[in-house]
Amino acid sequence: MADRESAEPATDEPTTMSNPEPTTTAETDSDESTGESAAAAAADRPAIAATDLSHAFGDVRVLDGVSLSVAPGEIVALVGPNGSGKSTLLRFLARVRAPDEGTVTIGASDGRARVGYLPQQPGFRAGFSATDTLEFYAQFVDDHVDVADVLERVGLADAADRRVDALSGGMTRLLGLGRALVGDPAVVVLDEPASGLDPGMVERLFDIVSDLADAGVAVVLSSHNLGPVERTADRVVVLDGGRFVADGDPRAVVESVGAADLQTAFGDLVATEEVTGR
Ligand SMILES: Nc1ncnc2c1ncn2[C@@H]1O[C@H](COP(=O)(O)OP(=O)(O)OP(=O)(O)O)[C@@H](O)[C@H]1O
Repeated sequence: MADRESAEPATDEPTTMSNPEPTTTAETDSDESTGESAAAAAADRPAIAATDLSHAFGDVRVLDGVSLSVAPGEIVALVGPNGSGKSTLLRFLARVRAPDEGTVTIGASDGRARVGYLPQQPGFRAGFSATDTLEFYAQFVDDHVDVADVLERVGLADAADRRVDALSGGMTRLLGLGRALVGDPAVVVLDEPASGLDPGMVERLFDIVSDLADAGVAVVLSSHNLGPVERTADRVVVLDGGRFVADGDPRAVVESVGAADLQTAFGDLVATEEVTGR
């Protein structure tokens, strides 16, 4: 790579960030406890917990006191109509932006307090290759990063030397996913990771998500691909009107409204049929 300094990304949205706050839950739970009970408390601790988040953009109230706790190895899919606040909530979880009210605590039991974030529109500095780009981000984590392995995991091994401005829209998203995985984060927050991917890559994307969860990573993603969501997610959270209108195992959510599948249940659960104009 010619100049790492100038390879700074066009986007202002970071992908991984250390937890700037102490994991207060752990400190409280382990107070005067034995090593065994401290370990048990750590095992029960969520990888990420958002409590009573509320937010408004001017007069538009987007979130109204929502709370979400995600365990290590759990896949939570956030679904909702366009404009319902999914991206806003995910930005708060990734802590690239703070809500008006509420808290987000990140605290993996093994101390890997890092969040990987794929924004809805990942941006990269033109002129650099996919490998150069991930090597740039790899500088910011302590551990060695095998960039070739990351590219392989996200299906971009053959595009390793291609300039980022020559990648297709779907490939750019996959590179954004790769960027989110740099540094082995404990939590990954993925905003519409399947958007723009062909059907084969959608399946691959959800396989990657399953593999991450199997490795103990907590995954929170938004998606309009309700088929793969229903097959892959441990929990589906439906956001509408600033609140969660459903939260549970995909089958339970579907059965709660007597629907045949998540796609049909979605139509029954959300009040809005057009882009939210709140
Ligand atoms: N920076 C901002 N300034 C003002 N309004 C905003 C801003 N970001 C989002 N909004 C508004 O907040 C609401 C929620 O937007 P958000 O992008 O979170 O929705 P979403 O559920 O992710 O939508 P989509 O499915 O279309 O991506 C929308 O009404 C949007 O116009």
